[in-house]
Amino acid sequence: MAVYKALTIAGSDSSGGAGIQADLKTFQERNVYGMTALTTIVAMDPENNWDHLVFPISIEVVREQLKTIVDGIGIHALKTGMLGSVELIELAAETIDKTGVPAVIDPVMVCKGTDEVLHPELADALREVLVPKATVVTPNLFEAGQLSKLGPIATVEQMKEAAARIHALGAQIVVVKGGGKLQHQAAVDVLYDGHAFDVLESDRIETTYTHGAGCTYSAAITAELAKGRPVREAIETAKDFITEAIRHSFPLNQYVGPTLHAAHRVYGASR
Ligand SMILES: Nc1ncnc2c1ncn2[C@@H]1O[C@H](COP(=O)(O)OP(=O)(O)O)[C@@H](O)[C@H]1O
Ligand SMILES: Cc1ncc(COP(=O)(O)O)c(C=O)c1O
Repeated sequence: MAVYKALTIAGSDSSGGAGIQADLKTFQERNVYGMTALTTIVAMDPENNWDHLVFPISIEVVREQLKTIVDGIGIHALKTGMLGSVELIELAAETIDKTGVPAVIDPVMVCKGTDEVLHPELADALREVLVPKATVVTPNLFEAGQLSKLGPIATVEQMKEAAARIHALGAQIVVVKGGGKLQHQAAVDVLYDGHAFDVLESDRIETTYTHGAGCTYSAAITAELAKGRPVREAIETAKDFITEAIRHSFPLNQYVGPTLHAAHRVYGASR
């Protein structure tokens, strides 16, 4: 049996629902062998309203992890999540050039439930250095507003405008995620490939338990690309996967509710 291998360059979410934990669980569910280059460790303070504490990992340590995986093993696709420094954004871009594999960029700028925005220079580096290398880039509404410099986005028309601007940066396919934030009866993502806009709709689930949804979605796209599936098919499969994962999401405690990565396997899925 062929073994398809995917790499995630991302942060650790100690609560297990987002970051590399979400990526690895998703790779496993999609039948892809997952490997990790850890960039940051995020802890949460239960005595202080689940405040996020972010501990960066030194660039040398990230370099060594990448050497192990890229030079020592080899990969079929990669994704990036929380990077946390301009140096790390540059290193991720170099890794895409070096490997030549399909790359999914999840331009993480905030954690859900916090207003912790990365420094402006990180948004600039994502826009100028990493997004141009993306096979697929998956900004949420906030990130799309930052990357496109459009500011706050509230309508499907604005999502399209942002997608076009982000495509012009060099990304092959842009998926702007409307998710739960867009005022709409469905969960809408706008896809743009430089030729036509596609509006991907799924059931909108009334829940606040969507921690890690973006990581899970981009990891599912990455897994399908690692198997050699066409990009559009990979995105459609991932959209079904995340919709089921959110349909069966659950609370871990009073602060956080992750998606259920196993949902499609346990409860059945359309693809
Ligand atoms: N309440 C919801 N119901 C159904 N789908 C959702 C919901 N919230 C988000 N999604 C979908 O989950 C995926 C991840 O989106 P989102 O949660 O906005 O990402 P992020 O975690 O980066 O903020 C997208 O396909 C989005 O449309
Ligand atoms: C390490 C890490 N990466 C990414 C995220 C973003 O998560 P989401 O997919 O909910 O946007 C978080 C949020 O807590 C995180 O801790």
